[in-house]
Amino acid sequence: ASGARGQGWLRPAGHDTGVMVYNSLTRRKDPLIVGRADAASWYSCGPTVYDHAHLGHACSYVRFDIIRRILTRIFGCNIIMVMGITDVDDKIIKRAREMNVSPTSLASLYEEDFKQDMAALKVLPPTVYLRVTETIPQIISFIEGVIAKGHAYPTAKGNVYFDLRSRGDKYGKLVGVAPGPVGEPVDSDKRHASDFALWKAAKPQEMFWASPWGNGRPGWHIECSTISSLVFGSQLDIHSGGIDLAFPHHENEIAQCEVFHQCEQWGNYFLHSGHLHVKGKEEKMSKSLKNYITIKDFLKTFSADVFRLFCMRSSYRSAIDYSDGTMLEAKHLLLATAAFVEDARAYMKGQLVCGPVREDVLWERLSHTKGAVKAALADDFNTPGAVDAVMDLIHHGNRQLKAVTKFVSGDSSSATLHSVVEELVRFRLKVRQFALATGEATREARRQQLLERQPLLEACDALRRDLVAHGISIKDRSSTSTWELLGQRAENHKPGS
Ligand SMILES: Nc1ncnc2c1ncn2[C@@H]1O[C@H](COP(=O)(O)OP(=O)(O)OP(=O)(O)O)[C@@H](O)[C@H]1O
Ligand SMILES: [Zn+2]
Repeated sequence: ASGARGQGWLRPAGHDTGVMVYNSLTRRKDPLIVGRADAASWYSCGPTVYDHAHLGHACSYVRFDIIRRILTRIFGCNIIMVMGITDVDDKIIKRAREMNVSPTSLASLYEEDFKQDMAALKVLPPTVYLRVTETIPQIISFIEGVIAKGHAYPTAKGNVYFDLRSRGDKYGKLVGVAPGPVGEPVDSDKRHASDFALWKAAKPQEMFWASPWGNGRPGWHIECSTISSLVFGSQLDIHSGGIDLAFPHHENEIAQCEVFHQCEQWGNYFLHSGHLHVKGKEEKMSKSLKNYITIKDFLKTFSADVFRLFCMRSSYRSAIDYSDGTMLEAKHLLLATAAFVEDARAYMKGQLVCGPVREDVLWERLSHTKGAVKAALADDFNTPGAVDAVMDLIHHGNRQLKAVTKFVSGDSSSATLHSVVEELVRFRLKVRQFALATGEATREARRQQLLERQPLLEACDALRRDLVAHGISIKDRSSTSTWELLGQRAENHKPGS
């Protein structure tokens, strides 16, 4: 079949974000233009909640969370994100039966579980979550609309199907091919083998809702079309999901929405994330293949930040391999970044002794890095490019800071010594505050207390004097104490000396 892929994509009117984005509708990078910068619309297909989420799901949602944050923070685009939750579906019904619980309680259990996992991975929640079971009346009227426009038909058995042939060569915007017949049971009541269900008549013992076509439940694709249209109407800036959703799911969503809204182009940009594979395997990580690692198990060993950096080190579109090795690499990069930040802080506070620092060179590098990061991200959210630019900056920073990298006294590791001094100053502060506390009611009682605690104050002063000999200067301020290294300070802060 011919298909409509990439034909006549309509460049949207609105705000140009300055980002070039790979659009599955055109199979090329298009300028990302959203309806309005203060409320760009983004629909994300949510999970089918019948089991714990695994790292494959994590990968897709984290990558899109990173893109959402980039658009918001770097390109000043405020995003309204809607996510549909599939809480009624064959898999849910099957699993609920196996576990001998109601499909509703199973779904709400795993929905909560999904939300907790996302929070643990620092994925921002969508602006709006909508469950299929909360939108049944709207789904029914959406289906009525599609029937009224002549693109769907109810059957005697109480099913409703989308009439694919009525769409002609407009079907296939994403994949470019109209689907061949899929292995259908012989008793199918479809007119054409590739027609897909909008409404499924209830089977015995299944949950159902009353509808003009009898008792039943919605098909899968219609839920996303309805939920998106419910919030955003007939226009959508961005639609996202894993690459496995492009066909048939997104293709069918497009067909439904464009006939319902009678429009040429409902969604302007379709973004698809690549799959997470288990290293060396062809298949994606998947529940049905039982080759998955749950998010909870993963987080027992590694942090959310490690996973997020792991995700950033590849383009969101590419397939990635999971392995402990690649996770450890991400972990080490994260540690190297933290160590640099720590050293840079110590340097600024005058607690790090190093050779002369060419601050002018670092400023120059910093501004270069900012430009490089933004340019990389504007190119289809090239996060590995942005990470490289930042690591490059850190490399140069380290070369300067690590020149001597020693605290004034001794050979101990600078970080440890720094922490020890910090602890000591903190302890001294507590003692001093106790000595100076004036909780007593009468003047005389306060005087008496100060007198009793006088030796503690003297000990604090003695410690301060003694530490000067070790090159550490403590300053007592009204409610706190600070410290710095003597001698090296002036030299440290002299730029370019
Ligand atoms: N291995 C994977 N890598 C990347 N994304 C994935 C992976 N598995 C699922 N996804 C994505 O996660 C999102 C939620 O998918 P959904 O709840 O439909 O999972 P699923 O297809 O039932 O999972 P499974 O394949 O494990 O049964 C979708 O966008 C899907 O594309
Ligand atoms: Zn969807």
